[in-house]
Amino acid sequence: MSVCGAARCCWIQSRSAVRRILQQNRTVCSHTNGSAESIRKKLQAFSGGSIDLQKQQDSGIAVLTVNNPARMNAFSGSMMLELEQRVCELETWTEGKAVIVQGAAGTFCSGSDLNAVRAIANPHDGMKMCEFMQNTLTRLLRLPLISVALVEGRALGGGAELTTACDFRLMMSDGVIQFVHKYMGLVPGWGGAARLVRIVGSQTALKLLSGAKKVDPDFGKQIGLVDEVLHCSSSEENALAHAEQWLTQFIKGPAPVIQAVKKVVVSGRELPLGEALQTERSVFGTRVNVALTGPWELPAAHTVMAAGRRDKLRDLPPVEQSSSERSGSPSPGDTLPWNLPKHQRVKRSKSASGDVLDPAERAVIRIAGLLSYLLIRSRTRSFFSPADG
Ligand SMILES: CC[C@H](C(=O)O)C(=O)SCCNC(=O)CCNC(=O)[C@H](O)C(C)(C)COP(=O)(O)OP(=O)(O)OC[C@H]1O[C@@H](n2cnc3c(N)ncnc32)[C@H](O)[C@@H]1OP(=O)(O)O
Repeated sequence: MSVCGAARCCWIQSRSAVRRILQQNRTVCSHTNGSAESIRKKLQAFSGGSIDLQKQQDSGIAVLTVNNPARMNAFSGSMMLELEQRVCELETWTEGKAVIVQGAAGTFCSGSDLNAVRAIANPHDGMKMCEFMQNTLTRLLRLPLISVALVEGRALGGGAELTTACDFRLMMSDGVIQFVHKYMGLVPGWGGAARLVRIVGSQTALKLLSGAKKVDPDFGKQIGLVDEVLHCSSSEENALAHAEQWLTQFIKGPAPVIQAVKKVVVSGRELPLGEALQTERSVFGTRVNVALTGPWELPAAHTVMAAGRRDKLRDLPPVEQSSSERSGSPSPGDTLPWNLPKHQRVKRSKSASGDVLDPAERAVIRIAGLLSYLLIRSRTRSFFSPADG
């Protein structure tokens, strides 16, 4: 097979893989093939630190913390495996609405643990480690949750790539995102380049990668890499509280609705239009029965209006139902359209072409005729009557 034929073949395979993953309700939480198992064993050998997950059932917000402060929250091998397990847990969190990714001890993440990188010095294992992290970060980005990277302190190398695997980036005033890979003669390997291009565009991405430019809050807002700058004291609780506060504007309502919204956005972002529309229809189909029966999460104004309308209806004297309303058929002679049952309304609209006038229309014409007769008669009399005086 020619090179381009092979490339085309693997492009088709990767597209169908994307389609399969997006259309699956659940993602397989652990790879089963041999090569994935072998890289797992290698990663497990580099232990240290942890990936902590707290799920708040009441708010639907989870907090995922990269926790290795002795190494500026660098990812050891075991932390890469833990990240995969945490993402897997979040993929099946039915009450979930959002996830905030943060670093411990006032800094975000300084990428791969350089000791591990040096130890995995051969290209094959390096590529397998990258493939493992690419898969995990792709699943993080595809979670049916609104994801936010809370960048406090430094997000360097793989840490910068981790921020691009979230829907939004909130930065504290001391935050810095920097793709430092170039200094090590490397390029991003965890999918950060591909995602960065989609966030800021190819030209800005090229500048950030080739120049290893430091992205501070103002520059980040300017290029669209930072969605919000949080001005608060840098205590961890405070930063987290601000991030949760920022999220509330997007996560009001039942978790299934928020998850459905994220699903259709992910398919719109990743699938060809035809398939994205098909995903949208099928997700809509899962929601339509709820939409008809509620409960709805109406914004306050609507709720007040709806409540007000309910109160007004409740305060009205009970409406005497006519026999026709009780029986559902109009009373004799009652031809006002809003009182007619649907089948009669439809029939009536066929006669609206003027072939047949129904009693209501005949009554209106009679009254109009009488009025115009009376008007003409009064004008005629005054015209022929002798002038006053
Ligand atoms: C695809 C991902 C990509 C890859 O795998 O190819 C990578 O992510 S490669 C890693 C890219 N990251 C870096 O190059 C950052 C390296 N670290 C630093 O530049 C500095 O440590 C910094 C700026 C994060 C903090 O500097 P500061 O002076 O404030 O503190 P120290 O440098 O003294 O660091 C404290 C302590 O942490 C250890 N450390 C920091 N970063 C790493 C790391 N990435 N891997 C392992 N260890 C790290 C540092 O060695 C110090 O430990 P100590 O025992 O006190 O020497």
